[in-house]
Amino acid sequence: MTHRIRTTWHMLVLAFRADPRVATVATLLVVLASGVVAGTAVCQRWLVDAAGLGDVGGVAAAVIVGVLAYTMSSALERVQMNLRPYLADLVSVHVQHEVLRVTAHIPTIEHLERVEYLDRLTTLRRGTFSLAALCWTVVETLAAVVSLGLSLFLLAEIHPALSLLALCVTPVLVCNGKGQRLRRTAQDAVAQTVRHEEAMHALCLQPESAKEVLIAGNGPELSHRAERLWEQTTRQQRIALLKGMAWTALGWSCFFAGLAGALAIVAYLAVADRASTGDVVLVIWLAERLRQQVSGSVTGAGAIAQAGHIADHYLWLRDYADALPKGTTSAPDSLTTGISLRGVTFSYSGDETPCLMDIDLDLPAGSTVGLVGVNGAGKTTLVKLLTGMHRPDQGSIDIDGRRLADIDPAQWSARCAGAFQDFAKLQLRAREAVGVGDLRHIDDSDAIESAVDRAGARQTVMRLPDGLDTQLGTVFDGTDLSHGQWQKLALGRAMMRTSPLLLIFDEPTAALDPQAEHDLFESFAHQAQTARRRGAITILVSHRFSTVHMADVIVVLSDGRVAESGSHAELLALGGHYAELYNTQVQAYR
Ligand SMILES: Nc1ncnc2c1ncn2[C@@H]1O[C@H](COP(=O)(O)OP(=O)(O)OP(=O)(O)O)[C@@H](O)[C@H]1O
Repeated sequence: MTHRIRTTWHMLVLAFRADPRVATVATLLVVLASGVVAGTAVCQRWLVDAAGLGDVGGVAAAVIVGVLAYTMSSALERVQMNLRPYLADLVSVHVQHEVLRVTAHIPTIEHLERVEYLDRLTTLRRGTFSLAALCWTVVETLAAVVSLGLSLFLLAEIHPALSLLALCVTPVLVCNGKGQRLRRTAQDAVAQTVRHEEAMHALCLQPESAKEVLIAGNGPELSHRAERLWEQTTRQQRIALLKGMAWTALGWSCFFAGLAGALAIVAYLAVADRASTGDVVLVIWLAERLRQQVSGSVTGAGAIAQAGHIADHYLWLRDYADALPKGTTSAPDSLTTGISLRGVTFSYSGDETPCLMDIDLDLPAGSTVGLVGVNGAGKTTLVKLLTGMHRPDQGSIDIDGRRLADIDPAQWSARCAGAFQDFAKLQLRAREAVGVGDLRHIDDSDAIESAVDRAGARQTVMRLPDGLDTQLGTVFDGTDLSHGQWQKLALGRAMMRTSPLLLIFDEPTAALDPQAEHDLFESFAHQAQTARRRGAITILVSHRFSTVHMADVIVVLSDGRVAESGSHAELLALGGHYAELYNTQVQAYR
């Protein structure tokens, strides 16, 4: 409960931060509106009773005050209806920024590969608006409850038995709560199906996958599958909705029975001359208002519970980010001994078999390390562990004698740079697509130009209509590039950091032509020489032995274990796994 109060408070703070004036006005209006309903009801009784007594002054005063109260109530309702979505929109944008910021600051990527996290993120993304509206829902619900209390007080004044109507509100709340819970459970249950359905749609709509989809002619099948998933989602939600509606109807039936009883009581009192005509009018008018007030309170309570549910996911995300070890040791500025791994074992979440087992490795400072192995051997996973994106389940990784687990993750990732096989195609201006590799130098043209040169991307940039100022990608009406050209810019991004201690190239040349690959490796070799002085380690992951053979140390991974390691000559002489792979490739090129 306290965490929901914390979230409600946080949303209120966000609303006041987003637009303090409008937030203040909205709060005042809600408070005012809560008293206006009772005021209007009292005026009606006053009017009827004054008319009955022939009190002209009383009638005139009741009409004036009543009209004012009614006009005020309608006006407040209108203003609130406009202000609330406006504020909720503002807060919603703030919440989305927060979610992005928190997600972007998590230094590991484990959460992005976990179903539980992705499901929570889907539910959170779909429910941001109700979360943003939470504080107003709370304030308005409180106002509706106060208003309801005033109405019940007026009824009790006529006869104490009428206050029993308050009891009839309970079944509405209980049944509505039950209905809401059913809907929320269904919402969580479909989160994964929703993601699945979105992924199917994306396959048909995104240019990267559209080619394959088109040529295989599987678009209609994918769309059919997406439809089936959508039907599955809506069916589950529809069933929950219908069950929820049945519960709600049951609750309201109890309330209406109570309301009918109240009207019967006041009619009996009027006949027995124990209630005035004004009292009868007041009860009739309040009967309708009570329905609205109860409905307002119940809807509000439901919205609060719904937003509270979304808030649970939101707080989970924040707590998850906070709970990650921050690291108390600073990252070194240079390496003198290197990186060593001892007994490193790692499995992906949910996998029973470890993907890396008992890895003992020494990567000497200033060396170039080649990482080879068949598909699925664990090369990329090892890279993820070295860069701190994942943490080993067992064993340790030491960076120049400092435990990687103790090093501030942000500092270590600032000492790493890399280009990966699944590189991002950033549809920005070319200078930004390269410059974001080191945000400190994103406006530094010299740094960007130099990175472009070192990545062998000069020709690519020269062909762009506005050079580095060209907008890339078709999404924003820019220039599209070939896959290899995109990869060259991704390499440029990796080159933005000029003094990394760990430089990763995970199959960086897969999309490049032979000349580009040759030029690039000459450039890598030159940079590795320069980097050697500060002990930087360059890791080349590749299936092309023409690339790897120049590395100082070659590590061969097989089934998640280190099968062999040594120089090219040593491994060939060993006649083992590496020699076999190398000879097979050499023969294939003959
Ligand atoms: N995010 C993930 N979640 C679960 N399992 C994964 C994940 N990423 C990789 N794996 C599994 O871990 C094993 C090693 O994958 P990894 O990507 O490290 O291999 P690799 O040697 O880099 O392969 P390739 O040469 O094909 O790039 C594979 O069996 C793969 O299925």
